[in-house]
Amino acid sequence: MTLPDGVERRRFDGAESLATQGEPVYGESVEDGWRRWVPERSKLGAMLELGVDTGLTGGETVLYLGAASGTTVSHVADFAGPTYAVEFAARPTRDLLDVAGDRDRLFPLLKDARAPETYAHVVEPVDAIVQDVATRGQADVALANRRFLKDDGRLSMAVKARSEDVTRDPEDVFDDVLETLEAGYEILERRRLEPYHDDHLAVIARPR
Ligand SMILES: C[S@@+](CC[C@H](N)C(=O)[O-])C[C@H]1O[C@@H](n2cnc3c(N)ncnc32)[C@H](O)[C@@H]1O
Repeated sequence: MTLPDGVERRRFDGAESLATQGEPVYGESVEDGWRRWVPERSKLGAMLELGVDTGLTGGETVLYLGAASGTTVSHVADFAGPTYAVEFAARPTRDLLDVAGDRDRLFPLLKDARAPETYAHVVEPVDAIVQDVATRGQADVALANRRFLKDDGRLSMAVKARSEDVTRDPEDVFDDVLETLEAGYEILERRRLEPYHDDHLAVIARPR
């Protein structure tokens, strides 16, 4: 698996870590303009750290669903092209606006990812959807936003088992989420995100 252009392994305090070039956002270490991408703080960072083939190459157009205050999407906007960041909670979106102030390719959208028609007039066709919404109905969110993904595009999705059902075995939850997702996507890879994130599954898929 090759890392996207603009993502490198650098040394921070004697240890190697992924990094991107940009203004710091969440107190991460910075060396020579490179910001440490902390995998414990970012599901996409954990995917890249674990060698998951996200299909991200650098410079692509991205739709990011569940941006929160911008921890992960700030790294994405450091190496990608135009990056649309959807978040429906007002408080983290305020922080996200500050993050976007330092990044001219990052476009925050205070929108509900379950209602893509509310931002369809803004978002152009994208090469990649990155999703981390940690809410019930994670597969439905990915299906609703498939309309934005180019035919050869990729979905990189983090599924949080406890957001679907706290009582069930996470593996059973993941099987159900993938079965729902298959209505619109072909699954290319599934991978648990331990040790960085417990009971989370990385899913890489392409549109059918
Ligand atoms: C786990 S956090 C995201 C963390 C972020 N991806 C990161 O790594 O920096 C999940 C976020 O998804 C947002 N979210 C959940 N459901 C959503 C929806 N339907 N539309 C938009 N955002 C949503 C939550 O408000 C929360 O900020």
